[in-house]
Amino acid sequence: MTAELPAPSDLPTLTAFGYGEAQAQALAAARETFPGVLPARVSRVERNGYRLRTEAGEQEAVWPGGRRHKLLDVPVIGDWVGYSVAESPEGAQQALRIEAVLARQNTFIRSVQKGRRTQPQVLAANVDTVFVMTSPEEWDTERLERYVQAVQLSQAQPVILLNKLDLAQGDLLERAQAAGLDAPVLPIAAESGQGLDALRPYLAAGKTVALIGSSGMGKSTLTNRLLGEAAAATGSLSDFSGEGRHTTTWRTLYRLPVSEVSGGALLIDNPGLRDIAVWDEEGAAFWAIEELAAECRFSRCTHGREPGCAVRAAVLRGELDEEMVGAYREAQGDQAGAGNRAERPERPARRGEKRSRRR
Ligand SMILES: Nc1nc2c(ncn2[C@@H]2O[C@H](COP(=O)(O)OP(=O)(O)OP(=O)(O)O)[C@@H](O)[C@H]2O)c(=O)[nH]1
Ligand SMILES: [Zn+2]
Repeated sequence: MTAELPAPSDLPTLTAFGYGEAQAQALAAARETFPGVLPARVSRVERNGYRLRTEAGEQEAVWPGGRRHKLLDVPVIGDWVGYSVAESPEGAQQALRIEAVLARQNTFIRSVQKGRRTQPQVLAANVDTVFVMTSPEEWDTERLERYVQAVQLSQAQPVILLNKLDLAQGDLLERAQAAGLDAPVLPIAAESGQGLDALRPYLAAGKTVALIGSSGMGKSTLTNRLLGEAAAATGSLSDFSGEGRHTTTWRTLYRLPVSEVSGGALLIDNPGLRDIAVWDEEGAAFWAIEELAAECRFSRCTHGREPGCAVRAAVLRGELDEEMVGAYREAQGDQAGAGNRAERPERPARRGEKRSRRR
């Protein structure tokens, strides 16, 4: 590959991982700051690094971070990034270096409690559909409503999978369909494979899905089935980002090879994403702030008293909650300085420090 801006049609591998016009545009924008960076998708997040799906295959990469000024632009699973190839100190080996996170289509953010403070943490990005898994024993309309709302807030499409169809009793299926949830309800049995055809529209080539739901709903069973069936159909496990069999250790983006059910979709597996209870308004507001921050006059705007601050302007227009901005600035101040990983040890709280707003 050259440093010319590649067209999606010249990137068949990446296209299979969801690369399209939007990503090409985002890459062009990133190149204004980081000339010549190449596109890749984060397919694995590990403790000390990343794996990227590049046009040339899966490769390890590092993210130097540090000069970042945005709170949420740590690369996460599902992200598209612009990378460069750097010589390692020994000169021989080449290491990929993530230079920029390309503009995201959407983001899943949760608030994490750090000591007495709340901080947003991005869990995944660029997810088209979120399958919310439940089962007959666990059916809870109100809870599912909250899930649906949270997924919609993150600008992905929610689809409810009513798993363990074989255990459904009485008129549960009818009641579930009639519950008035703002999402399709698909009855399936992950164990036997019954009903999985209905997943097909969401599992088209290049589409990204994520599975959430509380423990025991059958997320692993479904994941294994999608991976396993695909493996049986193609006779090959080589296309997986992982070891073939599904084990939840890292945040991983699997490519589901073509099967009866999947047209070659991408499946994000992230243990942290499974517990939806943590997504909230605050996360969404933080995201909105970062989007707006791109329009601030100064790239390192702290959204305090700087002239030309798009975030303050939005507050004045009544479009953003002032308290949210306060909480954001507080969290940002917290992360400024050295280091870049989420695992960074927490700085002890200063005396008189205000707590983040919590509902
Ligand atoms: N009867 C029935 N049981 C199922 C079905 N699918 C999964 N199970 C069972 O449900 C249990 C939980 O399934 P898992 O796939 O481990 O659930 P999970 O959502 O991944 O759970 P965590 O890993 O704890 O988050 C297992 O004993 C499965 O065998 C189904 O279609 N019917
Ligand atoms: Zn600003």
